[in-house]
This record gives sequence, structure tokens and C-alpha cells, in this order.
Amino acid sequence: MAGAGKGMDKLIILDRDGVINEDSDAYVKSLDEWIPIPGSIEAIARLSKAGWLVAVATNQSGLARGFFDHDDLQLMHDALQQRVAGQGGRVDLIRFCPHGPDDLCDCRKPRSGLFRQIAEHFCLPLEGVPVVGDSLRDLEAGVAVGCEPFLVRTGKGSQTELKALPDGTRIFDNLAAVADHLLDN
Ligand SMILES: O=P(O)(O)OC[C@@H](O)[C@H]1O[C@@H](OP(=O)(O)O)[C@@H](O)[C@@H](O)[C@@H]1O
Ligand SMILES: [Mg+2]
Ligand SMILES: [Zn+2]
Repeated sequence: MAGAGKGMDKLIILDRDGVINEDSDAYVKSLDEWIPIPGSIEAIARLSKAGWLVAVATNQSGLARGFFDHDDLQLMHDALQQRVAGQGGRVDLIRFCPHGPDDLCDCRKPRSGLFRQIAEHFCLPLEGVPVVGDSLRDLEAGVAVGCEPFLVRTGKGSQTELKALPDGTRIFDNLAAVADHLLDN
């Protein structure tokens, strides 16, 4: 599992809303609305301290929709970094799609552009890299480029679980349980 990089052990790619922080059907529009899911910050830190490269691939169509701006988004990502650093870990890369559904970009999940950006950044293959998401599109985007799909029941995950999932999708209650699984193997 997980392509070995140059001296690095493993890469994991996380969805943001509904995996790291609580999601909202009204979008997560500000730092005040950015609320970490219990155990997720610690899970990221545990993976990071165990040598995993942690990347985030997130759709942020709220930018295109005018619900928030890049400064708002950066405040949320700075908060994520600070909280993970406070647990001794780090988020190595955050890549987001700022576009709306009608922009027909190649980076909005389920398209795989964000994953290719992450692979190019680290010069790492994606074959076998865990992708952790709460939406089907998260898993589809990763599976299309060789990732191993992990669904969490947080965010929209309990609804997603009822859908037809990619072959081999592993289902966990939350990111902390995914980290437990990956760190125990
Ligand atoms: O789960 P990630 O990819 O980190 O982020 C998802 C968010 O960008 C938002 O994506 C929207 O989907 P549309 O972009 O409107 O289709 C809705 O699902 C919102 O509830 C959600 O907060
Ligand atoms: Mg999500
Ligand atoms: Zn895009």
C-alpha cells in the first residue's frame, strides 16, 4: 500500500469538509464555521509523526459562488496547520478547486486534477495511496488515479455509504479510525 517516495514512507490524501472538519450544506464559509471533527486533528498528527506525507484535496466551490474569498479560506487552512502543529504534526500540502460546477475544470472532484497536482508536487506515484473522503466524488477522483478508497461516516459519509461504492472501499466511522487502521499495519 502507498507508494514509497524518496526516503518518505507513505502519502495519504484527505478530503477536508466532512473528514477533517464538520461539513455544512450551507458551506463552511469562515473560520468561525470551521470546526474540527473530534479526533481528526490528532489523527493527522499521528500519521504525520509516523512519517506519512499528509495532503488535502478539497472542492471549494464556495469561492466561485461568492460565499467566501481566498483570505477566508486561508484563515481556515492556517488554523488547520496550527492545530496539527500543536499536536506535533503537519499537513504537508493543501490543494483546492476554487471552481464551480459549470466551470468544467479538471480539478473539481470527481475529476482527478487535484490528485495529479499532489503527485507532481511530491514526485510520488498515486498507486495504492489511501484517499479518505465522505463523498462518493472524493473516492472516485482518487480511484481514477490508482488510490485506495476509504470512506468515513462523518460529514456526508453515512449517506454516501448507501450508494454504490468503488470496489474495495473500506468504511470507517471517522478519520481517527482510519489512522488507527493504517498505523496498526
Ligand atoms: O468535501 P470537500 O471537497 O472538502 O468540500 C465540500 C465543500 O466545498 C462543499 O461542497 C458543496 O458541493 P458543491 O461544490 O456545491 O457541489 C456542498 O457539498 C457543501 O455542503 C460542501 O460544504
Ligand atoms: Mg467532503
Ligand atoms: Zn477546479
